[in-house]
Amino acid sequence: MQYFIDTANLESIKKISDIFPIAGVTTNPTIIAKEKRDFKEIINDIFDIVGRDKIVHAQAVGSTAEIIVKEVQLLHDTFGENLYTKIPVTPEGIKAMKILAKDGHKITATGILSPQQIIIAAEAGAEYMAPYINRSDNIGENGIEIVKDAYKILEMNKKTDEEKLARYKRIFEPKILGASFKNVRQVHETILAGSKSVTVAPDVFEKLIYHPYTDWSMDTFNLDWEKVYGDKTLLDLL
Ligand SMILES: O=C(CO)[C@@H](O)[C@H](O)[C@H](O)[C@H](O)COP(=O)(O)O
Repeated sequence: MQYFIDTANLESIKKISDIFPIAGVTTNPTIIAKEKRDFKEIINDIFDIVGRDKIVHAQAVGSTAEIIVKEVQLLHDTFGENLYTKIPVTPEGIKAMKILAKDGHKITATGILSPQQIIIAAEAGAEYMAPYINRSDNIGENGIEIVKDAYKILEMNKKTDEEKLARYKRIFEPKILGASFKNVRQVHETILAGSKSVTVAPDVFEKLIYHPYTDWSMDTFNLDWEKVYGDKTLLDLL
């Protein structure tokens, strides 16, 4: 399972990555713009915090395939192998994905709100496809159903390693990266539907392990222990 942090805020990234086992960080133009700092510095700072072995996602902002392709090449040259470029599932975006996948670039398809967008992006060579679960739920659709339907189709169309190498110049499994969550239930159901990767904003991230009875249990253990052993820890007793 891969958990990404959906923010470019360095304090939040430090806090979450210090506690949780994370696979990396995802950003989008809105998330980056919130920081009001130099783009290159933001991405480098994020890598410095999480480590260059983790994955960082940054989104292409060009509106034509030609510009997107150049942006991706520059991002790759500037930040290296573990920078995945997010490309929207617009006609120009899909066109760019096809060109880039042939050169082995690492792509995450974004702006996804339907199963067909996932399938088309996977065929075009994206490794991760990021459906927006809460944005879908918000307009009365069903984000989880997008994930379920897409996985069914991806499963039926699995490619052999030879086919992948011929088409994308690299071997990878297409992965659904659940995104846009507003609560733990949405994250959990997305994972149950088959997603092996999710990206979660810091406020929801902290709630993934929160339970009032866990806190109550720890308080009770501590009180009972203190009555007999005071503030001693096992370091004092062993
Ligand atoms: O798509 C990715 C990661 O690939 C995310 O960064 C994605 O853009 C964000 O989760 C969403 O845009 C955030 O959505 P929302 O919380 O504003 O509804």
